[in-house]
Amino acid sequence: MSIIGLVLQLDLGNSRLKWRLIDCGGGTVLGRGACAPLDDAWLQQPVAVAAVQVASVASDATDAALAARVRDRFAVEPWFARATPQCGDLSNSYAEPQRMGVDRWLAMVAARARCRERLCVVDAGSALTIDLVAADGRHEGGYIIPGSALMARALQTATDRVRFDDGEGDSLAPGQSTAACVYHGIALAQAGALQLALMEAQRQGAAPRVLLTGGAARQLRRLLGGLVALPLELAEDLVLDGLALAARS
Ligand SMILES: Nc1ncnc2c1ncn2[C@@H]1O[C@H](COP(=O)(O)OP(=O)(O)O)[C@@H](O)[C@H]1O
Ligand SMILES: CC(C)(COP(=O)(O)O)[C@@H](O)C(=O)NCCC(=O)O
Ligand SMILES: [K+]
Repeated sequence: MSIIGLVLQLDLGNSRLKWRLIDCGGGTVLGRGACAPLDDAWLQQPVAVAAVQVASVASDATDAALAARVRDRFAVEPWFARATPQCGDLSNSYAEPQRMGVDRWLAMVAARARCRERLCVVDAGSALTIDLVAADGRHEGGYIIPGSALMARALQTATDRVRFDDGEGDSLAPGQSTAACVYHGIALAQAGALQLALMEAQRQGAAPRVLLTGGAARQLRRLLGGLVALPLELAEDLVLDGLALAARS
């Protein structure tokens, strides 16, 4: 017997597609997974899906292909969330709000729903994004920084002699080999960027509550352990939580 009324949520980033199956109320998570952006794993749902909600930062062509697969498999029209000028009392600072990555916007929507203090929303994925939301819901602004894998790729492709195998970037100590110099340097850049963003935020106003999401969130939190006075809270489902909220509003 198939269960009716389930919602399949997709978060299509530049590195991975994360999916989650929830009930219509949004309170219960019935399944989840992650795969490469163009993989089909998310299509193999053992139950009937009544609606598909998508947060995608991919190209229009990729979105169109994904929509076609949704129609084929589930016989429903997917709903693509977009960054908007306003969601509840959260207001977008962009002159052209639709240009903001919807993942950033939805993470802020979910963070705002959790807490009404000043917020710093960090998404450590392909890119490291850092966004500040004032206590009144105004997006103060943000930062887009290449993530660890992108930084490593930039060094590989733009230099002749910085050559290294895949390595761990879990240390801020100075490196003593090319690989260690690169990975520790990247760790320093990622952790340092967040640390400085938090210092700048505190120069401008009250200490924000910091929420971390994205595939590299745990690693970033570990790197910064003890180096920032503010608690760094993991909030792994922020984008998908925001997607459910935006779909309802
Ligand atoms: N176990 C892990 N430890 C550290 N970093 C990870 C881990 N798994 C994934 N990542 C990092 O997270 C990134 C993917 O995170 P994700 O939030 O899915 O990105 P995107 O939304 O851009 O697709 C990868 O590029 C990698 O840098
Ligand atoms: C900054 C991003 C690439 C982050 O994407 P991700 O790391 O989640 O794959 C994405 O939010 C995006 O494509 N933004 C559009 C530009 C903007 O937000 O202003
Ligand atoms: K990101």
